[in-house]
Amino acid sequence: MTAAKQSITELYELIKERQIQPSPGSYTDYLFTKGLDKMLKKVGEESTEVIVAAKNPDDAAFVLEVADLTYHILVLMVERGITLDQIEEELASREGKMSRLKERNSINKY
Ligand SMILES: N=c1c2ncn([C@@H]3O[C@H](COP(=O)(O)OP(=O)(O)OP(=O)(O)O)[C@@H](O)[C@H]3O)c2ncn1[C@@H]1O[C@H](COP(=O)(O)O)[C@@H](O)[C@H]1O
Repeated sequence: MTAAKQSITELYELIKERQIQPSPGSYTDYLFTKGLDKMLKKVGEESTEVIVAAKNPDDAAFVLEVADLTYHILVLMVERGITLDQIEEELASREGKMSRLKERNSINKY
């Protein structure tokens, strides 16, 4: 049996929905109500938890913390009005740049 998956795009869209249409009892709704400072605090806490979990051989605990951080980053992105497309475009713009930089560095080394 294959494990159920939720794509990052699906989660982002659901978070956007929560921002437009608050849902009682929703943690996402709670974060939007609390606002930017609360979200930043959560991103800080979750980042620390990722760092701690990365030092531990328990893969499941590490995956859990990365998922928590991913969720909180997505909430922050929605709050700031940043789309997944913008991140993908930024990453794509690095592809050529990074390989040119690596090429230049390896030429300079010799
Ligand atoms: N992926 C997540 C997700 N990851 C983490 N969390 C919540 O993040 C919180 C982090 O836990 P902590 O112990 O650090 O925080 P806490 O003590 O509960 O809360 P604070 O007082 O610190 O704010 C937990 O309450 C988790 O439930 C999430 N809450 C919701 N989602 C997804 O978001 C979508 C919308 O969910 P609702 O907001 O519940 O509608 C759904 O797909 C959910 O699965």
